[in-house]
Amino acid sequence: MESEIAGPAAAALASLNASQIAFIAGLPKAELHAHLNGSIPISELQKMAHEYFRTSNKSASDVVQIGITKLQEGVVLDEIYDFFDLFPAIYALTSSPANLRRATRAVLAQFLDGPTPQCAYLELRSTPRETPEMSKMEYVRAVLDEVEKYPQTRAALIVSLDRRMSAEVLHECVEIARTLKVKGRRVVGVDLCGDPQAGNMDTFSEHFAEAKRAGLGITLHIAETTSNSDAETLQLLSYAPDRLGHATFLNDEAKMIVRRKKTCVEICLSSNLLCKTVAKLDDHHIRYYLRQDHPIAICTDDTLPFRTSLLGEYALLLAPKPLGLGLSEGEVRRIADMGMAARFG
Ligand SMILES: CNc1ncnc2c1ncn2[C@@H]1O[C@H](COP(=O)(O)O)[C@@H](O)[C@H]1O
Repeated sequence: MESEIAGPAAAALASLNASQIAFIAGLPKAELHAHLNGSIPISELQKMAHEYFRTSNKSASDVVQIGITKLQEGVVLDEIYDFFDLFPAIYALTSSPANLRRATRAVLAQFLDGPTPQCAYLELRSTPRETPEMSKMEYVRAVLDEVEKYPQTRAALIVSLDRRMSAEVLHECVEIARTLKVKGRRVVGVDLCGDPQAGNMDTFSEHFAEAKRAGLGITLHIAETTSNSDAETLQLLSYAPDRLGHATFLNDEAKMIVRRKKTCVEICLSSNLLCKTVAKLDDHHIRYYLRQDHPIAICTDDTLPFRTSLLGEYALLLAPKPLGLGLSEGEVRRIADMGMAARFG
């Protein structure tokens, strides 16, 4: 998998010696923030695309072809909002139960298989999606069937809620997560994700309260861009999340709340650099949390467009500046331990 990584993570990894690479590879690591449809290996997507072209009309095939070519060549984003345009092509390929399962298997294998797996434990997340071939419940069941082929100590699922969802759909998705959990299926939490500019967060409170009552962990993408207002950030914090995604632009009041509650922050270094919400590693908010000895978890976000791996993200911690943060092996080990401690499962 390492051969497929590129950009900042690949440069950091290339700067490490064999013993440093063996050190990060051997650390027990948890991947807690990985979006299923953003983490499909490109080779798997290409195979699915070939089959898709045989059975689809020209205009549908064109959308997929353009998307796959962009992903193959390496996505260059002017700003984070361009990122969400990548998904229609991927979604066209993972809209059948068979392909969704196949994609899920490939993502799980990417993180968990092989002699030195990327991580000891994976909390994969995905948004229930209704397609002509499956309901949202069937979608989540299909993903869970694959997740549950791994031991409980290795893999679990977080159900993502998209900021664009209506109250009705939010209710439906939380209900799916709740009922499956009650039946003993391995759903451990809910997430809030999607285009950071979309949606009105006023309507979300009752759905997260419901998820909390069901014993599900709550993780929220929060303050991912400068256009997320302070009022919205404080509102999301009032839902008492257990973890936060990105938390790039927290004001002082929000930072105090997060520190007081010791809420773990899921840090996605390559994602923030490539989406240009952080200009360079040296400016990254991880530095603030490290100074405060605040719980963080190092995560990949979307390995496919960001062409990274968990090993690559850890290389960004250990590599000397400016390629990495220049942390010591002791500091990196402590960060890996914090990630493992923040698991929902
Ligand atoms: C760059 N950071 C990000 N910020 C916000 N949402 C993101 C994201 N990266 C991915 N997603 C969300 O995850 C979906 C794809 O996986 P699933 O279909 O759920 O498996 C995207 O459509 C988007 O809603």
